[in-house]
Amino acid sequence: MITFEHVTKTYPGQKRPALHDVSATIDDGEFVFLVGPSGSGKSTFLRLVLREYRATEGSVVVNGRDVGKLRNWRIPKLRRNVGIVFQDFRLLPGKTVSENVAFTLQVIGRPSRDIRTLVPETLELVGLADKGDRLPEELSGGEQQRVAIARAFVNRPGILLADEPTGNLDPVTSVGIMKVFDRIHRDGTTVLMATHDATIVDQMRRRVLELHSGELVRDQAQGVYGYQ
Ligand SMILES: Nc1ncnc2c1ncn2[C@@H]1O[C@H](COP(=O)(O)OP(=O)(O)OP(=O)(O)O)[C@@H](O)[C@H]1O
Repeated sequence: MITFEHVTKTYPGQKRPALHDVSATIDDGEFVFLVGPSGSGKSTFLRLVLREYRATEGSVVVNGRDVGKLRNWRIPKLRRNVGIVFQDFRLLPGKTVSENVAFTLQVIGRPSRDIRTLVPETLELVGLADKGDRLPEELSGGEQQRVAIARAFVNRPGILLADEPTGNLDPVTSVGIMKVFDRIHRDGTTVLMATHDATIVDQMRRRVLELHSGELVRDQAQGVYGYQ
């Protein structure tokens, strides 16, 4: 569960807050779109969940813990349970697809027998069972995004965040990527996705949180994109 209680975030040196008095609860297993114009605070919202930043006021509670109060040594444990996918994939260029996905598990010290089963299982889940030996540069944008999803999900986090995951992809490829997120969500994972992709939001009809200038202006079940 993710709970924002009266969260305000003002970046150092800025007068206007990036988020202002935002309160919302996202239950386990929900699929939520975060929409709003450029600069409205969507990425800031995601970064607060990951404790990349702390709220200036209010609290962000993730799985029962106030992440603003976490000691630094506990942050890796939080991030093990919160995967993230970005618009620009961010894969390691010199490593194969399998190595990119395995890397997440190696960093947290998972034994190699787990890695040997989890990596192919996860590549299969994202539709890349036969591409494990390729390098990222040998893949299409959509395939690279599937690798990034596999890397974020290989440790089976309870929460998967995505920051404009279809922003670099054409509409047909984007639909394929959304099917992967949908599959992961149907297996019980909470998905929170910031997006500018009106078509996808309107097609999927999930809960929509809309931000404008840092304020939460809409929280709609089975919502639509809803603004220009
Ligand atoms: N590290 C930072 N330092 C100072 N200001 C920042 C920082 N990061 C974001 N901001 C400001 O905070 C506000 C919200 O930015 P944020 O990136 O959260 O918006 P966004 O909705 O994700 O935008 P986009 O859709 O363009 O990605 C903007 O005014 C932005 O300029």
